[in-house]
Amino acid sequence: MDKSLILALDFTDKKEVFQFLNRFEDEKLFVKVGMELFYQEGPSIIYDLKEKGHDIFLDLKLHDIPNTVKGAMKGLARLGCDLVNVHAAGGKEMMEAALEGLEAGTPAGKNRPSCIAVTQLTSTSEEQMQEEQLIRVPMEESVLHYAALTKKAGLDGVVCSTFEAKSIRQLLGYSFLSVVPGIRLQLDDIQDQKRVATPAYAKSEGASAIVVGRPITKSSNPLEKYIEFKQSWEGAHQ
Ligand SMILES: O=C(O)c1cc(=O)[nH]c(=O)n1[C@@H]1O[C@H](COP(=O)(O)O)[C@@H](O)[C@H]1O
Repeated sequence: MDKSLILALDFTDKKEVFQFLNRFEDEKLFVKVGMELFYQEGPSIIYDLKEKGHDIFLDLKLHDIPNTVKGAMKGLARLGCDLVNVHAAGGKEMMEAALEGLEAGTPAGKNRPSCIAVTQLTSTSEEQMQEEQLIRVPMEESVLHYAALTKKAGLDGVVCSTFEAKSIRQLLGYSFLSVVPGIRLQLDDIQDQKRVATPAYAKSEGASAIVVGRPITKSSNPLEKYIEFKQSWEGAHQ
């Protein structure tokens, strides 16, 4: 991936987003638009961010019957985002339909957005997964199972935690993306995240990219904090 620190713009509206981004001046970022922002602002937020030259991960985590996901992805492909996602728990047929939709919706001469699948949310602990989802295997086994299924469906990679990134790379190869949220510096509050690591550790475990939100967006000095995260990531080896 070109830029490997993805900044989660979990804001309520466009005004807040652009006030926040003003601090970064002309830097071209890789930003993530999630449900909170997209459900308020709709496609126009994607067009506006694109116009400023940012790369965009549209994180709507689709999970529905294959036909519905295919139709939704066809529309999302037309927006011009770079990366989209689904839940791997929707199954192989649903993930294949997502790709078909993306291919059908991508305008001629443009690249299809990359598509990744969420394996187990980084806000889920192994204990919660076992008790609430009745998945009676270790977290790593569940994540690897979903990652292998995602690759079989032809998608480009997964969302996982730092703790599974190395095994995914060993099992599924270097070109299969592992996008890793749940990223914090040593003293940061982990909030609702459960499987958390530093940027440097995520990189050393083989993550392709990291996703960071609140530690930067809620900081009193977002630009300084962004640079700290970037330095931690860039200073580590894979
Ligand atoms: O798909 C995601 O981006 C995602 C998957 C996951 O397992 N965990 C996770 O935290 N995310 C997203 O990554 C971002 C993390 O935000 P912070 O916890 O504020 O750094 C949020 O926007 C989440 O929606």
